[in-house]
Amino acid sequence: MSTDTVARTPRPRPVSPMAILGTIGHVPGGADIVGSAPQPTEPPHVPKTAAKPAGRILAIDDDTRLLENFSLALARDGYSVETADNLADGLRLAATRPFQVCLLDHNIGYDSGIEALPRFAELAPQMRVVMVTANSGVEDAVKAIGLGAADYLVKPCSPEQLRIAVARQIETRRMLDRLDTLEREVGAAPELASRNPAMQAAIDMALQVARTDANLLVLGESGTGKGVLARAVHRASARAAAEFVTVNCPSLSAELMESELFGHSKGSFTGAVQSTVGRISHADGGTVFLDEIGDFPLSLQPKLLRFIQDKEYERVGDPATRKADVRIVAATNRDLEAMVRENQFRLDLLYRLNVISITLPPLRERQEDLEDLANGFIRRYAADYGLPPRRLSASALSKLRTYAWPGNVRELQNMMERAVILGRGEEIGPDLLALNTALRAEAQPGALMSLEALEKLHIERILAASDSLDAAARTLGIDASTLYRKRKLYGF
Ligand SMILES: Nc1ncnc2c1ncn2[C@@H]1O[C@H](COP(=O)(O)OP(=O)(O)OP(=O)(O)O)[C@@H](O)[C@H]1O
Repeated sequence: MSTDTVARTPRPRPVSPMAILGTIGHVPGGADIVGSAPQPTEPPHVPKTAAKPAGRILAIDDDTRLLENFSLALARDGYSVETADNLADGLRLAATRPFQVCLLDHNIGYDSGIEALPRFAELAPQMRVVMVTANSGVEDAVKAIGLGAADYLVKPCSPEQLRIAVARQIETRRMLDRLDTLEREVGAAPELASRNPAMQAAIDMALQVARTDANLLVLGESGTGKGVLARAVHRASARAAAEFVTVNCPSLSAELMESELFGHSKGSFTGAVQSTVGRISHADGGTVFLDEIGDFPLSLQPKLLRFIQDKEYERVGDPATRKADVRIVAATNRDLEAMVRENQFRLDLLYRLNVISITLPPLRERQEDLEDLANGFIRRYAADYGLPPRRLSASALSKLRTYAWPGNVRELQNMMERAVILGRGEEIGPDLLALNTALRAEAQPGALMSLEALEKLHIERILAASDSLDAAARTLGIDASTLYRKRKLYGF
C-alpha cells in the first residue's frame, strides 16, 4: 500500500443527532425500520472522561443511514466508531488504524464483503469481523465463518443485539491479547540464535554454563543483549522455576543498594518503617543479575564477595546470618581490569565474578543478524500496536547496513518501533529510519532541532570520547546514575 493512502482516507463521519432507532436496519423494500414502539429520542451517552475508548470499531456499509445508527448505538457504550460507505475506504481504514472489531456488510454496493474477508485478515489480522447482512441464509454464514468472520449478524437487528455482538468480540479480542502477552512474558527472552559465528559461540557457551551453578560475567557494549543473555542462562538452568532478579547497580547509592540487595530490619535506618527481605532472598534458588557491575559501590564490594564465596549475608540492622542459594550473573561494558588498577574495583571480587566470562560482539560486527533482528522487532511491534504486518524494504536494509549502531540492538529496536508506528504502507522504507547520522548533519550551530535531540547527540558524542561512564558523567556534570538512565532512554 502506498504511503499516500492515509492522506486519502476519509475522515470519520460525524454522528448526526438523530434518534437511536428501536431497530437498526433496512427492510428489503428499502425503508428504515423503526421498532414497533419507537424509543424516546435521547442524545447518545459518551462518557466525558473516556480518554480511552471502550474499543475501536470500523463499520462498513453502503447504507449511510445504517452507519449513523450503528455509530449512535455504539457511541452510547463508549466505543469509538469510524465508518466507510465503500469497500476500498474500508480496506484503507483497516490497514492504517488499529480496530478491534469490524462490522462488515455482506454486499457493499457492487462489492462482496464476504469475498473481501481474506484481504481484511491479511491487512488487520487482529481485527474481529462481524458480517452484517439482510440475508439470513445458513450457507452464507458458513462461508463467512470459513473465510475468517468471527460472527454473523442479521439485519434488521436491535441496538441491543448489535451491542452484545460487539461486546462479545471486544471481550474475545481482550482475552486473545492477554494470552499473547502472557505467552510473550513466558517466552520473554527473545529467540537467541545468531548467523554470526562469534555471537553464536557466545550463546553456545552461555547455554553450556547454564547447566552448572557457575557465576558468569557478561561483557559487551551497551545494548548488545547482555541482559537478554543473562535471562536465557536462567531459563536454560535448573533454576528456571525460581526467580530471576535484576539489580541495576548505577541506579542505587551504596546505602540503598545494601538494603535493596540484602534486606533490612524495621528501624535500622531513618525511613525503614518496615522490614524487607532483600532481592537476594527473593532470588533464593534462582539468579541475581547485577547489571552494570562496574558501578557496584566499592564500600559494599566486600559484603558481595563474602556472599558469593560463602552464600551467607546479614540484613542491614539484623546480626542474624542468613543463607541463600543464588547464581550471580554480572554484566558490564566497562573495563573492570582497568578499574582494579585505579582502585575502583576489588581484584578478589573480579576473580570471583570472572570464573567464566563471555563477550558479546557489538551489532556493527554482526551485520549478518541485522535483517532477522529488524524484521523480528517489526513483527513484534506491529502485533503489539495492533497494526498490519510490515516488512523492511531492500533499500531500508541497505541503509541499516551502512550504519555503525552505537546503541547496538537497543537502538535498532527503538528505531524499528518508531518506524512501525509512523509507517503507513506495508513496507518500511529508508525515510522511516531515524539514523543518528541524519541528526549529526542537522546539528550545525544554530540548527533548528529540539532540546531533546541536541541532548541525545551531545551525550552520545561525550560517551564516544570518554574512557568510562564515570568520565563521561564527570564531563557532562551529571552523576553516573543519571547518565545511565539517559542512555537507556535514548537507546545507546
Ligand atoms: N538477540 C536479541 N533479540 C531480540 N532483542 C534483543 C536481542 N538482544 C538484545 N535485544 C533487545 O535489545 C535491548 C537491549 O538488550 P539488553 O538490555 O539485554 O542489552 P545490554 O547489553 O544488557 O544493555 P546495557 O548494557 O545498556 O544494560 C533489549 O530491549 C533487548 O530485548
